[in-house]
This record gives sequence, structure tokens and C-alpha cells, in this order.
Amino acid sequence: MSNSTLISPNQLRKTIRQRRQQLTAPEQVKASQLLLEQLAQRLLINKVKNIAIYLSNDGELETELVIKWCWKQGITTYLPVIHPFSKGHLLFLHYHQDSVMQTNKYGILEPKLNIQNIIPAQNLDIIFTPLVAFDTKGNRIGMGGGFYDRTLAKWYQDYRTNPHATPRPIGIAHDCQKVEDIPTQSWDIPLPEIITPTQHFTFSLHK
Ligand SMILES: Nc1nc2c(c(=O)[nH]1)N(C=O)[C@@H](CNc1ccc(C(=O)N[C@@H](CCC(=O)O)C(=O)O)cc1)CN2
Ligand SMILES: Nc1ncnc2c1ncn2[C@@H]1O[C@H](COP(=O)(O)OP(=O)(O)OP(=O)(O)O)[C@@H](O)[C@H]1O
Repeated sequence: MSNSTLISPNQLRKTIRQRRQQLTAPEQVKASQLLLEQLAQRLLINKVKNIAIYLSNDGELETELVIKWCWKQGITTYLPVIHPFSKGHLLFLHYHQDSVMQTNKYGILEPKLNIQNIIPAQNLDIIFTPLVAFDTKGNRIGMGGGFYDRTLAKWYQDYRTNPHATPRPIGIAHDCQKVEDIPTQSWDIPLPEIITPTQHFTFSLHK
């Protein structure tokens, strides 16, 4: 039996969150080093300038090494910030060495909201997208807020006519977050690329 066809999105989310939370500190360190090796090539070849990424939480693949490497390369990094009044929406704020940080309602560190530090999402080259589980068709399931589904809806519309549409979403996940089959819902946005410590998946999405 496939490990998710009979499972609800909520059950799947719970199971895979537990799986990644159980990774040991040495496993996390190794995974984050391998992630940087995978990403560095991808970012340099494409002369990427502005990326959105995330600060790891809940056993997510650690992004700190990638962020510090980006700073050294002159790649500008942005983090998601929960929109203060537009429910379910994200803003992206510049993140640098001296950013003033605060914790959001989920306990995740984010830059303190300052309008001058916001980048319109359409000016980003890549949105590195956190996820809880993914399948081999590019479907993803996140933490359940619909934040990235909303953020990526415009990209998905553009992708229908232009497969190189930006900002290109790229999922980041541990290998253990891969499942057979994600139960999808109408609003779910699939990812054209997912990077794990050991694999780089690209998907040609049905339009
Ligand atoms: N590192 C990281 N940052 C991120 C995300 C993410 O997935 N990873 N997000 C991606 O969307 C947004 C935050 N979304 C989140 C949605 C739900 C929960 C969460 O822990 N929910 C609790 C219960 C909700 C509550 O306390 O009100 C839970 O499920 O246990 C966390 C983050 C923006 N920042
Ligand atoms: N584009 C959208 N417009 C309006 N509502 C949406 C949109 N995308 C998602 N939602 C709503 O958001 C809620 C959460 O969606 P879902 O459980 O798929 O989130 P998720 O993919 O796990 O989270 P995330 O995208 O934050 O990582 C759902 O109730 C859904 O109706």
C-alpha cells in the first residue's frame, strides 16, 4: 500500500513532522552541508541576486549555512513575515547580519516589520519554499496556513504560459519528507523543483 493514499492531509502532516523532528543533530548538520553543496552550484550558474528563504523550525532542513554563503557571495536574502492584517498572507523582508528580529505567533524568528525592508514578491528570483511533505510529482503539503499556496498562486498562473516564470519556487526538504502520494486540494500549488541533501528533482507540471 502506498504510504499516503488513505491518509488525510492532517495525518500526513503530523506523521512527517514527527519524522523530521526525530532527526539527530549530527544528521541535521550533515544534511545542511549537503544542501549547501547542491544549492551553491544552482545559484552561481543562474547568477541569482535576490532569494527568499526561511529560518528553520520544527526539524526543517537547516538553512543557516546557505544564508551565510549567500551573504558572502553578495546574494541578497529575504525571509517570510506573517502579514499583520491580511490573514494567510506573507510579506518578504530583507534579512542581513544586523536585522532586528522578533518571534512570530508560531515561535519562528522573522525580521521586525519595516515597510522599507519589504521586497515585492515579483522582484525575487527564487522563493525557497519550506514544506512538510512532497511527492515525486512535485505536490507539497506545508504547515497548514496556506501561506505559500497564496504566495505562489500568481507564479503558477504565469507558469502556464512561461515555464521560466519568476519568482521560481524551489522546495527544500530532508529526504525523509518524500512520500508516495500527496492528497492534493484545489488550491495547492505544486513545485517545479525540490532539493534535498541527496537529490535534485525537477518536475514538468501539468498546466
Ligand atoms: N521556517 C518556516 N517559516 C515559515 C513557514 C514554514 O513553513 N517554515 N511558513 C509556512 O507557511 C510560514 C509560517 N507558517 C506556519 C503555520 C503553522 C505553524 C504551526 O506550528 N502551527 C501549529 C498550530 C497553529 C497555532 O499555534 O496557532 C501546529 O500545527 O502545531 C507554523 C508555521 C512562514 N514562515
Ligand atoms: N490561493 C488561496 N486563496 C485562498 N485560500 C487559500 C489559498 N491557498 C490556500 N488557501 C487556504 O489555506 C488553508 C490552508 O491550506 P493548506 O492546508 O493546503 O496549507 P499548506 O499548503 O499546508 O500551507 P503553506 O502553503 O502555508 O505551507 C486552506 O483552508 C485553504 O482553503
